[in-house]
Amino acid sequence: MSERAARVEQPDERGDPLVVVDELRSYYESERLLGGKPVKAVDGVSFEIRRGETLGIVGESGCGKTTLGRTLVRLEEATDGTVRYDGTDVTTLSGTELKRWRKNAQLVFQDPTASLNERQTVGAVIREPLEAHSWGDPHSRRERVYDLLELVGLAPEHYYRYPHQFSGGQKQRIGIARALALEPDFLVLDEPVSALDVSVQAKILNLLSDLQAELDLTYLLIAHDLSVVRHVCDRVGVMYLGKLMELGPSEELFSDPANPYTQSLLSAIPKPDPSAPFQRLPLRGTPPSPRDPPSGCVFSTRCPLKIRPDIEGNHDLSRAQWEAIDRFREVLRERDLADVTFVERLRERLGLSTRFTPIPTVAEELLGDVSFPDSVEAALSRAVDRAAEGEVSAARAELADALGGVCEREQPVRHDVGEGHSSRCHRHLEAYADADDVLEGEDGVGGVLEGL
Ligand SMILES: Nc1ncnc2c1ncn2[C@@H]1O[C@H](COP(=O)(O)OP(=O)(O)OP(=O)(O)O)[C@@H](O)[C@H]1O
Repeated sequence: MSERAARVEQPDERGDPLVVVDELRSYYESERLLGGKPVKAVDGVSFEIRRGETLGIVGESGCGKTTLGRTLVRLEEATDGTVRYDGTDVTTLSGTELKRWRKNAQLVFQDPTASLNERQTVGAVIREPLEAHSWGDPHSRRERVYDLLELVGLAPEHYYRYPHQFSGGQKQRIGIARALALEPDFLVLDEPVSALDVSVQAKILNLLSDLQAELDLTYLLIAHDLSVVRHVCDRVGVMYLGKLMELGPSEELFSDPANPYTQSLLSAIPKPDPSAPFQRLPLRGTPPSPRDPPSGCVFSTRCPLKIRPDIEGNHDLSRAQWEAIDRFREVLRERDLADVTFVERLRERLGLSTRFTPIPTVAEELLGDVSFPDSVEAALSRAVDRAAEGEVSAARAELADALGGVCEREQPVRHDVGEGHSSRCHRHLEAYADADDVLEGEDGVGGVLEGL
């Protein structure tokens, strides 16, 4: 949480990497009932955190922020990839080595009330990690707890009180004291202020900033409140569906976001910076399931700047027409994932009522008022027919073949878009620099494309 101005002027004084994350994956296995597909909570994420810096991680609910933080401190097991801490890959540590390493990396939880044992005194709560690691003798542990209470702005008499006697902000101070007990170098702060009143949030953020300077701490700060991240973090990573879409210096990322997802996320802030050079982009709908992420770019199903395929008829389509098609494809996607029983499929085939709106009705509502070039119309009606027969996956494949472009086919690689600033988007490729023809001039989107 150092001063940004100072950082920009003296880039060489930034610390060496303390945590280096390479192609990290963290999946949750599913029950067979749910199709057996794992939830890809973190899916190939790479970045580093320098000593003494605060790296922010933002993204919508469910994008994998908490899983990433928990995997970094080994509260979740990595499925693949490495997390190097001071040069050691900690994903493979076990036994005493793991226990010894755990002291270095701690987590501060979002909800201080839920994370504190109400039956223990504050002293016992903070002492717990010291006891678990056989730190010192009982006397020195007690002394250490008194020191920690003072460090986080609490008083010695709080030692024998119970968590319920404290306000939310004080409880978070207790949580921070506990996290600091074993003198870690690295803290994952998982939404540390989002459960607190706004007036208390600044105090806790100031405390964390002071502690960072005093104890030379390195932070990963997970937050959904973008203004917190902007003011507190040195660099920011933007996550979407388990992937890091953009990573860059805070101020640059907020004032000049390179990735359409970041732009959409910032556009969704009620009061965006009016002087921001980028255009507002709509952030429609909700993210798809991480159990079945889209092929190609994970943001492709919602991206307002999706590159359209260069095939006959497509160039005549307006943005509104593409949006109608996208909405219809989204319904097919959801229907494909829904738990449709055999009986429901049969009823659907026979034209009987089910708990789902029949696909032809959906198609009529979403596409009926829109006219399309012949080739597009033909692809759509083939897909409607197949979906109406219960072959939703085949209908989806049909439309992907006919109307999907590079964003649906290929995962974008990481592009450097500035110093220490990277973004994953096909739009950064020369080959797609002119791919804006279907969008240009509508809703100011052409202006955004120029900035990419
Ligand atoms: N223990 C678990 N078992 C199965 N799936 C899980 C588990 N924990 C999280 N998930 C799923 O993993 C995905 C990522 O969740 P995660 O909590 O990491 O996201 P998040 O960005 O922190 O969300 P939020 O801001 O809502 O906390 C979500 O789809 C979530 O439902």
